[in-house]
Amino acid sequence: MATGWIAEHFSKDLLADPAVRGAHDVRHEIVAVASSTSAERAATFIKKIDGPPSAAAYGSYQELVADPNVDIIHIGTPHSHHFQNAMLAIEAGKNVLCEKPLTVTASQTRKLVEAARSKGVFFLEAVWTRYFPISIKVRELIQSGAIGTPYRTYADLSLGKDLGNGKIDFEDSHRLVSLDLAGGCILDLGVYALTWVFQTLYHLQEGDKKEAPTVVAAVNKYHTGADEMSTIICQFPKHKSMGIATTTLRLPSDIDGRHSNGPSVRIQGSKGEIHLFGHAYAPHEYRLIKSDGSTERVEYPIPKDPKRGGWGHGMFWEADECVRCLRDGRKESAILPWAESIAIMEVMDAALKQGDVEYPELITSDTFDSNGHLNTGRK
Ligand SMILES: NC(=O)C1=CN([C@@H]2O[C@H](COP(=O)(O)OP(=O)(O)OC[C@H]3O[C@@H](n4cnc5c(N)ncnc54)[C@H](OP(=O)(O)O)[C@@H]3O)[C@@H](O)[C@H]2O)C=CC1
Ligand SMILES: O=C1OC[C@@H](O)[C@H](O)[C@H]1O
Repeated sequence: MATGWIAEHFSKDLLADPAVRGAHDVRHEIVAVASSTSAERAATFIKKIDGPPSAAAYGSYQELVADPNVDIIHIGTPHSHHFQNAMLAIEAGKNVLCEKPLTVTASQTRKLVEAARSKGVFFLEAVWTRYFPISIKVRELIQSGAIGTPYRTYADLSLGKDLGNGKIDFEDSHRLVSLDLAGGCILDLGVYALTWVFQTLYHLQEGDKKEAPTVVAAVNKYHTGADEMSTIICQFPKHKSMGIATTTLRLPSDIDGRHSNGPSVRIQGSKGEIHLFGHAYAPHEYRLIKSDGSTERVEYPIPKDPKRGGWGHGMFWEADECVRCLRDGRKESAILPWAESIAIMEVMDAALKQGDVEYPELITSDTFDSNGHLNTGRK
């Protein structure tokens, strides 16, 4: 669903040969593409990604959700649209992989989870980092006690440029800064920094009842009203731990474009630390530094498919997780359970509230409107 940047990158990953990444139990097929703009745009998209000519090209999201050949829908619209578009698909009985951030508000996420549960469909947030082999390895390292008890995680994801005149390098109408499209760094980028805080300090907590954090946030707003620089402290008092998630659209995480300035994620435990290098959304190397002085450095390049022009972006791992869940009849992924997506949205809700960021009612409403223009498009 949708034909923008993420739809293109995700779809090309779907078409990469799973064997190249050592996945021999999955197969992906693009059977339909929908554009809210026009069927021509969907058809052009299929050609652009070198997709199968047999794929249906729809000029509306409604046609896509009604297609009986479709098993699961990837939603690649702006965040402003996620709640309405995901509900459209779930109400039609479709399984859904929805781009990050799952919604604009926690209440919308809760509604989608309730709907997925009552319709008996699979539902997952496409925060691709979670499903990377390097993320799995880091979680395993922590679980195996490699750094002792994890007490503090710093994570940053920042992208952007200061233009020197008070402005940053995005047009005011760009989805990253437009309030109408749920712009701002917390929802778009902060979700990745929080992903690291959550997968290290929350996800691995023992027991079913996990301790949700209390939240203290500092937020600088851009002249559009969206947040341009935010720091979110997540406090887990029972676990004596804290996560510090930082994000901005005014500076990049890697000032020289090569991450020479250090790790984007630092996980500190009682017996060691893990540092991750590369953007927090797709780190490519970890370094394990133990209190006994030993160190380990491991690289995780993203596999590229030579038969698809050397393509490979790292989004195929989340797609593989979807297929395995569907095959095994699981409605939610153990890698990112519904309750955790809700807990992360609650942190972002709290931070946005503390920062006084207010989005329009149309995109914060948790009332489903199948005929509203978020579903019918901008023709
Ligand atoms: N996982 C990741 O790494 C990334 C995730 N994302 C997420 O994906 C989502 C989309 O981002 P991105 O692909 O960069 O955005 P784009 O603007 O490139 O694409 C969004 C698409 O959504 C559809 N759309 C429907 N209504 C609107 C509207 N009012 N304004 C703009 N587009 C509309 C359009 O497709 P059509 O006309 O065909 O319906 C459009 O091409 C965001 O939620 C973002 O957070 C983005 C980048 C990377
Ligand atoms: O998810 C994302 O990751 C990559 C960024 O370029 C993009 O803005 C963001 O949406």
